[in-house]
Amino acid sequence: MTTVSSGNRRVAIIGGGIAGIAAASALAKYDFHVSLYEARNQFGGRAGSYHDQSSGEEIDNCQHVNMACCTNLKKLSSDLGFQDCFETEKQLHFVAPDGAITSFRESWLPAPLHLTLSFLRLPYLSFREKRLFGLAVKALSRTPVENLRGRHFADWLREHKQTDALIKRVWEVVLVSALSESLERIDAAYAQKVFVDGFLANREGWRVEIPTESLDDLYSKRAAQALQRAGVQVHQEHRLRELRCEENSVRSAYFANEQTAVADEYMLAVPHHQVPKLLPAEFHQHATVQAIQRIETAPITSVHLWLDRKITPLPHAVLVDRLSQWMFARRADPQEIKDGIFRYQVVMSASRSLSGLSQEEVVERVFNELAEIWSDAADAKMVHSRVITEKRAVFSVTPGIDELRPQQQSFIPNLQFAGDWTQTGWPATMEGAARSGYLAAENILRKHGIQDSILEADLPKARLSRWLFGLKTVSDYGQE
Ligand SMILES: Cc1cc2nc3c(=O)[nH]c(=O)nc-3n(C[C@H](O)[C@H](O)[C@H](O)COP(=O)(O)OP(=O)(O)OC[C@H]3O[C@@H](n4cnc5c(N)ncnc54)[C@H](O)[C@@H]3O)c2cc1C
Repeated sequence: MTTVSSGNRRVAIIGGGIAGIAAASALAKYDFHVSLYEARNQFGGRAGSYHDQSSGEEIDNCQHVNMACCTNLKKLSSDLGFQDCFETEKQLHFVAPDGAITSFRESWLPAPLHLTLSFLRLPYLSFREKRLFGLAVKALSRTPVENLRGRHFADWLREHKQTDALIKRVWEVVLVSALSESLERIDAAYAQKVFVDGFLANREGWRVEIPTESLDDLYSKRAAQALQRAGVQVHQEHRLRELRCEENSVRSAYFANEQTAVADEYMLAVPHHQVPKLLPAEFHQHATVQAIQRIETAPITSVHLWLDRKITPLPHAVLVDRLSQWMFARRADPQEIKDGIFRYQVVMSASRSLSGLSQEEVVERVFNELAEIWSDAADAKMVHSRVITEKRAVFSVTPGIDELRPQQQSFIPNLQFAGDWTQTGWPATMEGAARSGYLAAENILRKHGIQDSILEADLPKARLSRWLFGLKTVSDYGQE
């Protein structure tokens, strides 16, 4: 690691989500004077928890999971000291439309064939459909990304003769939860990314990692402690009102509590829809700001259920061709053992179809689906329920999205943008957020003559995957 000389190295990062935390953690290693300002009284942003008054419990706004291909999120967890707070699921349990459960796991075959045997065993697809799917995956991964960017993925699927059953039971199941968007609205380049990075490039990429502690414990409490230990000044309840600029340079950050921060470098790590109002009016017509305003969003709904019995021994289930997409059993904790209440969470991404329903109706529909699958659920008494819909959960990976996402280096020389919505090549994920923070931090290092790379490399691409699917060893973002 290179040490920078003193002077000109005060950095003010605004927004304490994963992007801001990643940037702060990276820069603190280089002796920058880093201050992190967060509007709320907790860090973590969208990866956060709520206090549920009825149960008196902290519950995550939504179960957050990541795949093992998320190398930068892993690096961040390790830097913050909680890399051990995740369980890796080496098999996924799929519930077919008729309720039959199939476990999906790796075989001894090398990538990209490691999941083929499990796929061939799926009972709810015909052999012809499995073949059609295999051909489509091959075509998708071999198509140069430039030929996919800007295309509607639903059109691509129809061109590649995918049946309604395949679309509903495979493509939707994987992509709607990975990209949090409906197939009709997905840019084909992002569908390719999910399949290549998650399922084809490396045999570990697809493994799902689930936190064993609440999001608040990880990305707020533990993150704040680790950053403070590293010398970062952390400030909660500091809502930025505006950045004040002179001569095309940010001079100060002015907060709603009337405090002002002065730094040499500034980073806006807030959600994209907050950005325009925090910039001086003179920049509102700038092409980048106009583009940011055209980025669309998608909702995610999670239904939290407190039941009087265990409904399944499975820790999670992927529900195929139903309203409910994923079911997670909350990890056993002392509280659960004491009160005999079992906690489940059902997640529905791109949940626009629920907008006309009351919370009671959403709970009823979800609960009925669980009861159709598990007889113990049908007999269970619901002690409590809570529905949380994040209306702007993620930015939508609509066709053409890459033209709207800005680089981390903004049009103001001493201002970086960070956040999952900036140019990272990744969809709206914690991994994308961590990458954006690291890329923004790298830009600041470069200005100080430090060429170190902060971004973690992708998982290596298996030899057979490169040969069969023409995968490059170097990604579009230049990493091995
Ligand atoms: C319901 C839901 C489920 C999800 N599930 C997953 C999942 O399973 N896996 C996955 O990888 N990703 C998931 N995501 C996406 C993931 O949470 C986000 O991509 C990631 O957390 C974004 O981090 P960020 O730092 O870019 O932005 P944010 O988390 O939005 O952080 C921005 C921060 O800026 C703060 N802020 C805003 N305005 C100001 C201001 N004026 N002054 C100071 N601070 C301000 C906010 O309070 C916030 O803390 C999910 C998101 C949601 C909402």
